[in-house]
Amino acid sequence: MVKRGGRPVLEGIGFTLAPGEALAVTGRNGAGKSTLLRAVAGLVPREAGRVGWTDKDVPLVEATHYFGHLDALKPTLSTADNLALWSKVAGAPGLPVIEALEAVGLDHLEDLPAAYLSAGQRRRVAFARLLLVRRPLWLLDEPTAALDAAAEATFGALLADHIASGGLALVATHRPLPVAARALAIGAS
Ligand SMILES: Nc1ncnc2c1ncn2[C@@H]1O[C@H](COP(=O)(O)OP(=O)(O)OP(=O)(O)O)[C@@H](O)[C@H]1O
Repeated sequence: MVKRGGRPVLEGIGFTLAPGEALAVTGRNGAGKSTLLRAVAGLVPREAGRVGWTDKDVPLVEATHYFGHLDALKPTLSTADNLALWSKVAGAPGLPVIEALEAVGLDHLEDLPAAYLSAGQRRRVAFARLLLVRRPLWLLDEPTAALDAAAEATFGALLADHIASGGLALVATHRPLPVAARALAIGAS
């Protein structure tokens, strides 16, 4: 059980997620989708219940990549420098910065200060982060918000690759996912 502002938001929710699986978390505005992802990530405390993680080699916190609503970009740093900084802080090497930018179609903007990126471009940078730092469990909160059709297709390809390589994804979304996924509906409709 998880409370927000002293009020119970999540109660009686249970699910499992296996390697190579995606789970779409659906529900009305305010149902608690973001709260669920944040609770799994350890960003909000649980009053009761548990999050199990069976990989003995890598603890859950190090296995998790949380993709939230905020893009966490330093406005005066270039797109590439933002990613380089983040890569250094987060560890777990994945693709080099320029390759991650290429994968999301932003390599032509590597020198642009992040302050000038559009909303959709900022989301694409957030996708690039998923590739810079390889982690098996993706917690994605409304990943397709502000995306055009091309970016949505790029996201679909990234998610499909992640799942195909044994990754796991828990995705809060109001839209159908671009990969085969089980659904977890939360909150009263
Ligand atoms: N810090 C907070 N303090 C008090 N209430 C909060 C806080 N954060 C979230 N809530 C409340 O918790 C409930 C669940 O919010 P949450 O953001 O998890 O919903 P959601 O399903 O992701 O919604 P949406 O589809 O609108 O993004 C909402 O009623 C929200 O107002």
